[in-house]
Amino acid sequence: MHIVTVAEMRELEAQAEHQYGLTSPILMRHAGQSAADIFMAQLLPHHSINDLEVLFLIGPGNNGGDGMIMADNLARAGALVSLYTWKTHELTIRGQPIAEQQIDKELTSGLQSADYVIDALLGTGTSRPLNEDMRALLARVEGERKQRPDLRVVAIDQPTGVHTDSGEVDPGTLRADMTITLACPKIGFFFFPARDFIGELHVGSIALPPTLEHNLSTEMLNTGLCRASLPKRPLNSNKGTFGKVMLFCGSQPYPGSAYLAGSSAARAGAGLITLAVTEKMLPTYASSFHEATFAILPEEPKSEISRGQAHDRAQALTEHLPGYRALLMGPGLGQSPETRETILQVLEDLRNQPPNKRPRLIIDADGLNNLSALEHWWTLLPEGTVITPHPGEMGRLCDSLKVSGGSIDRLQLAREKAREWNVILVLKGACTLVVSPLGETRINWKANPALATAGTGDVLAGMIAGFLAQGLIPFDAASLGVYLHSCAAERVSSELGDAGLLASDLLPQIPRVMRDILHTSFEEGSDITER
Ligand SMILES: NC(=O)C1=CN([C@@H]2O[C@H](COP(=O)(O)OP(=O)(O)OC[C@H]3O[C@@H](n4cnc5c(N)ncnc54)[C@H](OP(=O)(O)O)[C@@H]3O)[C@@H](O)[C@H]2O)[C@@H](O)CC1
Ligand SMILES: [K+]
Repeated sequence: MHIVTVAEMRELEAQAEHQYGLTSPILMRHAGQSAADIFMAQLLPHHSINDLEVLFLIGPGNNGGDGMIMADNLARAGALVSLYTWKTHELTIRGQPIAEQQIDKELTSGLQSADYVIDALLGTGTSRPLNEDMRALLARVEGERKQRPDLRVVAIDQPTGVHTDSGEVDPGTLRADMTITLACPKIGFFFFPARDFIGELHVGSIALPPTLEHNLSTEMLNTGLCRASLPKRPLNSNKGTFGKVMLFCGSQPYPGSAYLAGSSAARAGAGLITLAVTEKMLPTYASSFHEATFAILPEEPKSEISRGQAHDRAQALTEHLPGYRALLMGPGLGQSPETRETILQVLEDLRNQPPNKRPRLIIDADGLNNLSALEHWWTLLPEGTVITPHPGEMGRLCDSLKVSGGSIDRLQLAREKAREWNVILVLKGACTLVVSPLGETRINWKANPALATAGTGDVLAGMIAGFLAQGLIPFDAASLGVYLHSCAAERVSSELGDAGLLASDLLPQIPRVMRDILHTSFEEGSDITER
């Protein structure tokens, strides 16, 4: 499912008319019908469309037009529909026009009895800040909702006041419980503050022929996309079928990282996991991770950094690599000069191997922190490397730039840097971005505060390594990792809530979300999300 800017949406509509004769009224008819269908399918269990009181706020453009068609559909299905037309200040209740002098009073009582308010005031044609009159109308709805939290607000195409290209919001914007966006999600929805105003996101169809979307390069991570790239599990398989992962992760102060990343690679379906560890650390891992195998590295020297010893460690690691399809470097490694030197040696060895012989590389956490201390570090990476910085790590990789966890400037930065660095860049944040060097972009909708806890990044890096080992191309492995990681978190937080998740709670959920994705039915046109 593509994500669009306003200009891209307009171009799609223009081409729909030009190439297929799908005029605006035709598209709008589909839009209103589809919004009504989604609305009815998503009614709360204790609601029935019969006698449901629905108040539509109708704006002056096509967004209002969508609302009118949706209203007509709901009325025919049995809902009790009222329409308030903002520009002309007209009100009809169940088809009956209300006399001018009664309108204010009737609007108040309509609001007080409404089960739902439908925001069809403004859509992608919003061209300026909301005027006071419209803000006042939205504030009346908000005032009613404060008194009556069960009043639900559904936005058509977008909540009025959201700037769909920038993710900014007007101060008068009314937070939606659900947004039924039309044709494609709009780019600003995935960035803050707008992300907080969307509620559950559903995507309605306006019957655009899919061929019109071939120029678009920004996609929403969803079940359909990820199902298509989930590795197949043929009956006639053995552990070699699903690839081996080597992890150069963990150190004495941070042993958990290697355990979490290795376990998640296994949970993502990789055939064999090997941890590259020193003899001293071996008992720690061997007692907690029974399924892993180990590559033993020479101890890190206590005192001065020695190139020779770093070389020995790197060599011990790379000698084990033939036959491995993925190498994860970084989580928990620490930032000693010796570790940095070892990483550089390993990178050099990888670059010297032919691309089809070397494992796919993913670098996370301290792997990135070590690199960020070096000039032009990206020239050291083999082709096709995946990097997974959080905003702090991204900032260090960009010469101490302040990188946002949520606002839209991170999108442009990620695209610029994925191209400049020639990497598959996973820029973590509330809505994580996955960007290829060519600028193809996938964005995760599923923000989840439960994931804001130590170790969840190690689990993500391990999952991506696990998918690389199963032969996925790096862009797909990174996308699948990001999406399934958030699905796993959703499963945990559906039980625990928003706080208290342990990174290790994610591990047993990973196979379950893969099973769900394969076996639950999914309609491309209507991706349902929880928040
Ligand atoms: N076109 C299609 O094929 C399809 C379109 N679809 C639907 O149409 C929507 C886009 O429609 P749209 O372009 O008519 O824009 P929309 O947001 O409804 O309103 C524009 C009007 O609002 C006015 N206005 C602007 N800002 C304002 C403000 N701050 N405060 C007050 N007024 C303001 C502006 O006035 P003006 O700037 O001209 O003075 C103009 O009159 C899209 O979101 C989707 O829902 C779908 O059905 C699919 C097919
Ligand atoms: K709207």
